[in-house]
Amino acid sequence: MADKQELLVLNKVTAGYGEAVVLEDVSLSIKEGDSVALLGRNGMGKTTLLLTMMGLTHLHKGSLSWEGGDISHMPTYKRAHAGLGWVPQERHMYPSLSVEEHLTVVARPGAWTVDKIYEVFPRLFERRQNMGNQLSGGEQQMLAIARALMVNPRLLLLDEPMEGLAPIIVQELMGVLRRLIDETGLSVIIVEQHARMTLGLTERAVVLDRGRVIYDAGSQYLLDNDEELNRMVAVA
Ligand SMILES: Nc1ncnc2c1ncn2[C@@H]1O[C@H](COP(=O)(O)OP(=O)(O)OP(=O)(O)O)[C@@H](O)[C@H]1O
Repeated sequence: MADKQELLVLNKVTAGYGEAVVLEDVSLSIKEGDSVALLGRNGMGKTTLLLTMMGLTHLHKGSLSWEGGDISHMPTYKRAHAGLGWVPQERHMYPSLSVEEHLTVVARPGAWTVDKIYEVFPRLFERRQNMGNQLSGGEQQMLAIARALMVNPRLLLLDEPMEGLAPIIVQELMGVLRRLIDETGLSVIIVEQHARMTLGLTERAVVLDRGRVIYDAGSQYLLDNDEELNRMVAVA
């Protein structure tokens, strides 16, 4: 099999907010088809790392490249156009747009169409005429992910998609994420507090500790080594 194409590379990235440094010397390479759980205790820099990938922090040192081209100083909207999809923690739904309109206004050509979204997210099909403010938290989260997919990203960044959702909805969302990863081969980085669950979805895990990468290897190893996982992530 041909080598997978390198999508996003971070080379010795030090970044933060203004003068404050949060991430230190972070190097990472994400390839086509990679599924990555980005873990770490609270405040260790996971969200900051996603924001840095999107160009929303202050890059102090190091560089980022996308499909081989330097994007260190590329504005966020251009990164999005280039294929970086981002689903932030806040879901940002529009009360005056229906579910279907949320999907169609952002659509760009590619494999993801409204019909394909409805096939993967049957609940959104049922709710397609509902307005953005007439959705449960779980439905909003599904719509946030679906909307990001409609842009046809090459790499999707998800920031705590399960946060605040009821257990039964978490299960449903897990099923959707599993399909996206296993069946569509979507490249994805998932930040999550639910470490074990996320490790069960992904092939690879990256653990941050005080802004540095302390683990970058298989997810299964951490699932098999409880003590190590607890030490690094402090799983409740
Ligand atoms: N806008 C900001 N300005 C200054 N410091 C910030 C800002 N946002 C976050 N920080 C700091 O950066 C550090 C890392 O925060 P970040 O949100 O990236 O961590 P996290 O691992 O995603 O945590 P959590 O799991 O709690 O979301 C924290 O010390 C936080 O206080």
